[in-house]
Amino acid sequence: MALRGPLSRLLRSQLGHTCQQSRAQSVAVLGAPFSRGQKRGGVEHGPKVIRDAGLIDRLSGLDYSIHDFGDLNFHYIEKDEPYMDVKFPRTVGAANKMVSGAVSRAVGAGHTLVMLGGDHSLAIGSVAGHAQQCPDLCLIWVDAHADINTPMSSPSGNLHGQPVAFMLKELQDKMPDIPGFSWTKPFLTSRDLVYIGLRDIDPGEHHILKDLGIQYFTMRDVDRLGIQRVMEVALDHLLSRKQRPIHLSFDVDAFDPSLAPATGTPVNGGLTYREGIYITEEIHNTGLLSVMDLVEVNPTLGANPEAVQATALLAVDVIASSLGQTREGARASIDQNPSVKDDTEQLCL
Ligand SMILES: NC(=[NH2+])NCCC[C@H](N)C(=O)O
Ligand SMILES: [Mn+2]
Ligand SMILES: [Mn+2]
Repeated sequence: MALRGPLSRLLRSQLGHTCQQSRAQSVAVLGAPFSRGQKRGGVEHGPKVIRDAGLIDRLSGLDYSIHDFGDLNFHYIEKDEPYMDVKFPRTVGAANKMVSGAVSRAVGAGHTLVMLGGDHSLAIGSVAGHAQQCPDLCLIWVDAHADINTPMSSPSGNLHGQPVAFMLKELQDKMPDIPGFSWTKPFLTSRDLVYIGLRDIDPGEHHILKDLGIQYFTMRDVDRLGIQRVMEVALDHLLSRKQRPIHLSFDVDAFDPSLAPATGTPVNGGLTYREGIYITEEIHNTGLLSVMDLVEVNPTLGANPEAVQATALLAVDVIASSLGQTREGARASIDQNPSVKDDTEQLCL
């Protein structure tokens, strides 16, 4: 079992690895208002509703200096014909290139980064940019979906169902040269990835998961093992050989639709509030969270304003918990040396 918790954080903070060194004190927030990875409009308003639900205030209540980098400004390419069945390839490719650069610079500057989506295709850029700075990162994908379709296996042609396929070295020969993506090459192996919350896996995805021996926990596994055991096995799988930076890619549709109704591809039987928060608490407790994505909040899909507000507040809770908000009230801060600045800065990435 890997050494985790305050002691390991204390040890690591003395080791001074560049990728982890100054992370604890400084959190950057980056909005990515983008929706072309799928066909439903509205998910580009995710960053605004998550901010409006009080994100920055909540994070300022933790002991970090918060740097709000504002929202990226994406360009929608006019003539962007499908490639095979892949929709908006050049637009999604260009957006992700921009995300990748911004994430890489923020991590390089020493921030822990929170990327607000937008649809889940944005993880291509977010994880790629993170990997540029931290090539040994591992990825925890919390989602109802595996998002590992290739253009050939995708039932929809939507790139938000395919981001993981762009990252895995083992899938390189299954990925055609999609226009818009020449800037990125696969950088992860199947051992660097764990899924939690799956319950809607396409046949081609199931084949890939089994074929590559990827560690995944479906909702049935969560029922069977309990979330505490799931997290123990998941973190052990990723961290027992060595401690390394964590990328958490959290799709709000991992939660049950009764809790997160304002999202594009809801699937019944999702995580409870407590399971979701337990996942993020355990990730925080590793002291290794380096970048997180919170994606697929779509305010135009809530049945009423309350449904949208509930989804956005849940997103804020997940982010705050990933960054150390506890259910005990006080925050354990054994390894932190907070230079508490309550400033919210607009920095240009
Ligand atoms: N990020 C998401 N919500 N992805 C949903 C993907 C749904 C389906 N598996 C597809 O590939 O089209
Ligand atoms: Mn999903
Ligand atoms: Mn997803």
